Amino acid sequence: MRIDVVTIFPGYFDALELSLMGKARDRGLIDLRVHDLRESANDKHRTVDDTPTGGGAGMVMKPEPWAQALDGILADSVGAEPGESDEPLIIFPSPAGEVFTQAMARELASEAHLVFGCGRYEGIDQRVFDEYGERGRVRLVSIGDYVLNGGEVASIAMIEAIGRLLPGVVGNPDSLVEESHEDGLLEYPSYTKPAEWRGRRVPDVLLSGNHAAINAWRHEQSLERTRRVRPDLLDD
Ligand SMILES: N#Cc1c(-c2ccc3ccn(Cc4ccc(CN5CCOCC5)cc4)c3c2)n[nH]c1N
Repeated sequence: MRIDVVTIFPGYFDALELSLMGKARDRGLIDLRVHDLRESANDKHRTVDDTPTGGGAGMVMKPEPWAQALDGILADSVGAEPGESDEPLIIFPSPAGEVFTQAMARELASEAHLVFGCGRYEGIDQRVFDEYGERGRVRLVSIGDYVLNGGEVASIAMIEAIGRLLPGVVGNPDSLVEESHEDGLLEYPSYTKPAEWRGRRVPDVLLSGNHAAINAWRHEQSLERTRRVRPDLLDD
């Protein structure tokens, strides 16, 4: 999978050189390209923002630098014919976006090319979303009902959630199945050695070697934890 990121803070994405994401890049499973939006701003001061038309607090990101950056990426995308299924999907993190879920991560993991447009300030001029929404595929996505300062942290979260689902990225693909949200439930509690620690014993069933009983206990634990912490996940 090719992933392009456009941001005024490229340094945020150094985090994706670490751990599993870094190994996936080294092995060619993920081709991550980070673009500094300011390099697409042609004035002397590399201006990417301006005051909001109609008034209001803060600044809004200008459309021209975004168009130059996105046009460059789309032109460079293999087989990027507008509307074709392999045309890149452009994701703009946004407080006003559809909420990112594990189901969306699975859906996006099948894409050949994703582009993340990281806004800052009060956001990006609406005409960027309109322009690229008419020319191709655009989704505004939020990682949750809280306010961040920009799209970088959200993009890193989504890239990790999507990247770890790609074949070969996670060592044991079985571990992807028994995770929270993968089957609609929260994951069961996990234990390791020692069998007793500060007087706290691992549940006896986990030491029994009876795998049917262990699986049943784990499923019941998932249900109980989901009922207690996230009853909304059990709504039909
Ligand atoms: N994904 C995700 C996000 C983001 C996110 C994503 C992208 C950008 C780009 C700029 N920002 C800052 C910003 C914050 C708040 C607002 C709303 N305004 C409404 C009018 O009153 C002022 C405030 C706008 C822009 C971003 C935040 N926040 N939370 C998520 N889950």
